Amino acid sequence: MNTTHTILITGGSGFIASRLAQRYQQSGLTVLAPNRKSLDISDSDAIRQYFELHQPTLVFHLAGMSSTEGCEQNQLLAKKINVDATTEIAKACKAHQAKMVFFSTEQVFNGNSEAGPYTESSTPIPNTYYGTTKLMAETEVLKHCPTAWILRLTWVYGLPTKEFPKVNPNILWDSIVAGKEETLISASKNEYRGLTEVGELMSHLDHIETIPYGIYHFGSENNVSRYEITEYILRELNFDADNLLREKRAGIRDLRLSNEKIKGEGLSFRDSKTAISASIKAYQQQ
Ligand SMILES: NC(=O)C1=CN([C@@H]2O[C@H](COP(=O)(O)OP(=O)(O)OC[C@H]3O[C@@H](n4cnc5c(N)ncnc54)[C@H](OP(=O)(O)O)[C@@H]3O)[C@@H](O)[C@H]2O)C=CC1
Ligand SMILES: Cc1cn([C@H]2C[C@H](O)[C@@H](COP(=O)(O)OP(=O)(O)O[C@H]3O[C@@H](C)C(=O)[C@@H](O)[C@H]3O)O2)c(=O)[nH]c1=O
Repeated sequence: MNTTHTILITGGSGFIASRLAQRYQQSGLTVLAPNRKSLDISDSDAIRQYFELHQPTLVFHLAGMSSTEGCEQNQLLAKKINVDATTEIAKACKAHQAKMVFFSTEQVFNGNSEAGPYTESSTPIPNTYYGTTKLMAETEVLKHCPTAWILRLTWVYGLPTKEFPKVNPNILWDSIVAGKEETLISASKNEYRGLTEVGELMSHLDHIETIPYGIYHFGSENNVSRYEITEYILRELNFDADNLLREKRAGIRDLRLSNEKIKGEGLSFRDSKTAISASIKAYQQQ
């Protein structure tokens, strides 16, 4: 990472943003990571003033409404936060010659009927409002900011640490909790998507400036179902998978992303099982 940057990370208290801010602060970089109170991105004047005052040179735009259900229930707000605010940030980046990293999602493919893994050339067909807003935002970023990377993430997870004891719900942590508490966990044999460990995501973000601007599928590949992954996690932890795991009947949901394009730029993600085993080991050793 170029040490002369003034880095802005929006949504500073978020799961990924708070970890990224700490990572860069510890590396001695100049980092601004305003939470919603310090920079409410639904206020376009506030965005413009923030850029005027702080002159960021590299912006990781992570703030957003990230709950699929929340977006479905409050579509006006979802559009305001995920699309309109992203558009303002893209315009501000252009006005201040800042580079922008925008975080999109594999859910832009939630309505595609053909099987994954999808490439960056596949036409996305979102069928959730969350996915729709993210795809609209991608278009706005491409339109307004020529110096932008659009990264489609896939199911990012992390485990609690001393510094970050709270994690968003995720398949690994949810399985650990279910195993410890001996509660049943259900998972579909028809759901396929990559799982990306947050530390690996961040270490790849360090190299973002080495790759050309554009859209990238930025996450782990995974060719086994959510059921198989859950079973794998429970067995890795020596929990009783036969009794704890139930099959959830659900239609096919294939959100797998191909990461060939990013691999071509020298950044490769571990497959999901390998990363999960490493996370479990690190968690047990802390
Ligand atoms: N985690 C994942 O698996 C994936 C994440 N992404 C995207 O990556 C980004 C970060 O995800 P993640 O860290 O998991 O999500 P989080 O929900 O943890 O973080 C999003 C942050 O955005 C903040 N925010 C919401 N509205 C506003 C606002 N009006 N002004 C300022 N901040 C606001 C939230 O603040 P508050 O805490 O106050 O609510 C929250 O801290 C999101 O854009 C998400 O869509 C994409 C694909 C996968
Ligand atoms: C939308 C949807 C959800 N579900 C189920 C799966 C899961 O148990 C639950 C919630 O799934 P979701 O995919 O909506 O949400 P979630 O599992 O929390 O994951 C998402 O996190 C955010 C931040 C992202 O950006 C996404 O990329 C995605 O990884 O609903 C389906 O079975 N089919 C569907 O079409």
